[in-house]
Amino acid sequence: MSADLLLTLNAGSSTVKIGLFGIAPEGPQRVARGVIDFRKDPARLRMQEGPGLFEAELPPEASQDMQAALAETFRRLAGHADPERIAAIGHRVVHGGDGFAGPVRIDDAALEAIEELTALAPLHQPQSLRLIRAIRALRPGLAQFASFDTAFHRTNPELVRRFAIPRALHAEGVKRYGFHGLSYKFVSGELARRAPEVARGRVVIAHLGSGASLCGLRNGVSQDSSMGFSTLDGIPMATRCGALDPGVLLHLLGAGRRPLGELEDMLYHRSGLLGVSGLSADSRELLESDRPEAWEAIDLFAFRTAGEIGRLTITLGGLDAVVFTAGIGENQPVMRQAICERLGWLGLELDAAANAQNAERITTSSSRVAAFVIPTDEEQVIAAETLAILGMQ
Ligand SMILES: Nc1ncnc2c1ncn2[C@@H]1O[C@H](COP(=O)(O)OP(=O)(O)O)[C@@H](O)[C@H]1O
Ligand SMILES: CC(=O)OP(=O)(O)O
Ligand SMILES: [Mg+2]
Repeated sequence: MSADLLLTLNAGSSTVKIGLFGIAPEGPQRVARGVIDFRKDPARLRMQEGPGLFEAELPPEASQDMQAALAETFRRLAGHADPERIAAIGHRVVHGGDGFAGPVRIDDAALEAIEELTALAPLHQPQSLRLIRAIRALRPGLAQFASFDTAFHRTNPELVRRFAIPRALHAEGVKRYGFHGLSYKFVSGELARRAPEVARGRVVIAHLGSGASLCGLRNGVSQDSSMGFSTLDGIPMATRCGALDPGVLLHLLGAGRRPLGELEDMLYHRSGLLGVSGLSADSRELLESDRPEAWEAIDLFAFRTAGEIGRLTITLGGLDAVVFTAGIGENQPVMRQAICERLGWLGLELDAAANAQNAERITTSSSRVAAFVIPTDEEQVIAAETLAILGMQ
């Protein structure tokens, strides 16, 4: 039987998104998508293949044991596609540091280098490492590849990458990296296909999901991003704080007020929309709420996002278009409106009806700055990068 399929694994902090692609001369063709959700106990597997859908509770040990979760996933997939047909696995790895400028085949040296970056992405990197090791154990012969979130931002100028701290730290790697690069690569590619003249200009892409960041691009090339050294930086997120005065950390750590672990948990898991609202990390629930705290969280998210668009406009020397993507960016007209209303002075004029319908273009024809809604697909980029290394595309 020929190996004509490719599996992609996109490890988030609490879910693993699965993509199954056919290998075709014109590029990867998606045949199924799924998610392993570790927020549920026991963890759940959901797969969608065309119109068909199956949802399964994973065995209790899968919540703690990635190998058990993947073994069950492969077993369930077998009903749809013989696992022997899988030619390779492509992973999203959030942090590639300065070492990884593009996708790589994962050998022992690459695995070690990915592991060394764990401290820089404590929420994401360990999950990717668990996946890679579980597959090595389950299917030792299967080729594995890594696509990095940071690689897309390697084009950022040195000035953008530097913090105003002693230069020896910069040399040690304490610098701004930027994340969500696979999403930005996909969305900027789509913009170039749909509106090529706009894509050649100064564009801000707002990736607003559970994790959220923005990227400023000139002619499709990343110039700056709201996330810097870690995935905590930039705008507030579902449960992460976004940029914070470092004096707050000194205050909380000082005099042994808060242990480091508690602080880390607060900044990664108990802040952002959840922290400000005290109600939920899910923007849908907040937008349905009549509690003032819910709207305070929404207003703060919109205010900080618009502020970041302002900062990126300075980096880019002007602004031609804003593109909204990911869960909130693609599906929430109210949030987009709250952000866009703050951008009127830049010449952005929202088309309310188009915005309400999540249309592709949501600004009026006379708007000086255009705004678009373009769904992202990180797995498609992982699949394409994997095929490119395999020399199959
Ligand atoms: N279909 C939808 N309609 C409205 N809001 C959505 C929808 N899908 C996701 N969201 C919102 O997007 C956020 C999660 O973004 P998503 O990109 O799905 O997250 P993740 O980073 O986990 O992939 C949540 O705040 C959620 O409320
Ligand atoms: C980089 C990052 O924050 O990723 P995610 O949105 O998957 O949490
Ligand atoms: Mg995400």
